[in-house]
Amino acid sequence: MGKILEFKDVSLKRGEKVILKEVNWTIKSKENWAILGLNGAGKTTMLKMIHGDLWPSSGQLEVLGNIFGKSNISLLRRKIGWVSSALQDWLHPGDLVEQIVLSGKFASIGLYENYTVAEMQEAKDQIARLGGVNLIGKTYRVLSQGERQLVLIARALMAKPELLILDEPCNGLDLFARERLLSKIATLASSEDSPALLMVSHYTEEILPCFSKIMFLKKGKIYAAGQRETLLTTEKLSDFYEAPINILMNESRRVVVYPK
Ligand SMILES: Nc1ncnc2c1ncn2[C@@H]1O[C@H](COP(=O)(O)OP(=O)(O)OP(=O)(O)O)[C@@H](O)[C@H]1O
Repeated sequence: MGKILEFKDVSLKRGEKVILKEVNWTIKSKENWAILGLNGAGKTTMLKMIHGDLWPSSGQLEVLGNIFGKSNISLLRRKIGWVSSALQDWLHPGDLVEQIVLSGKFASIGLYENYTVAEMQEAKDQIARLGGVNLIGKTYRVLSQGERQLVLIARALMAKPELLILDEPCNGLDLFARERLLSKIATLASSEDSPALLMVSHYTEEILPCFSKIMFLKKGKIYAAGQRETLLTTEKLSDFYEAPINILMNESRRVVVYPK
């Protein structure tokens, strides 16, 4: 089985501060991972490294066959989709949904490239495939937070990425919008041509079974990494958080109760 990325003894320092410490981690093809970690654990730093925005101070990082320092980072970035609410600040709120989705094909903000009728149709098909056909023709400005996240996912998929990073995709969503978005993510994950998914979340209930692998990141170090079923337990999470939590579970979901 091929691999999507591999961290080998990767550390990142800023002055005296060690932000990531000797990280060893591999994502294999067809694996979907979720990362859990408290504020300041180093999650965003890891994502930025994967995207080539930050380089290791030591160790080696390979992403989609590219070893950092030895390959063209801008070509690599085109193979990585990135969905985060921070991206929303960069978009032009007056653009139409389909224009924003299409801009993902050109890795641009705003639609300045010449495009064909077929490419515009592809953008509309992409948002429709995610269940957002009703959004076509609307301006981004009027969309709800959940609809915006869906548009960002469709935009990222236009570049046919091999890896899709979902950075706290459910931020700011109400209960039902969150469920709708999660079910779209699960449908994407089950499709044949899905990219590998890497999601950061603060809430275990958002880690659906399609995220069969989980990493716990704590103070810049990997505390545990492995199967979802093994790690999302009361015992493992109490150790990780150093707090008396309890996990409620049904067939597919795990919810933390604190204090228990
Ligand atoms: N350029 C920098 N210089 C010094 N410290 C930094 C720098 N960038 C990040 N840090 C520190 O590294 C730690 C990890 O930050 P990071 O943003 O990766 O955490 P996070 O897990 O994404 O947190 P959150 O859940 O709050 O988004 C934090 O303590 C942060 O203050």
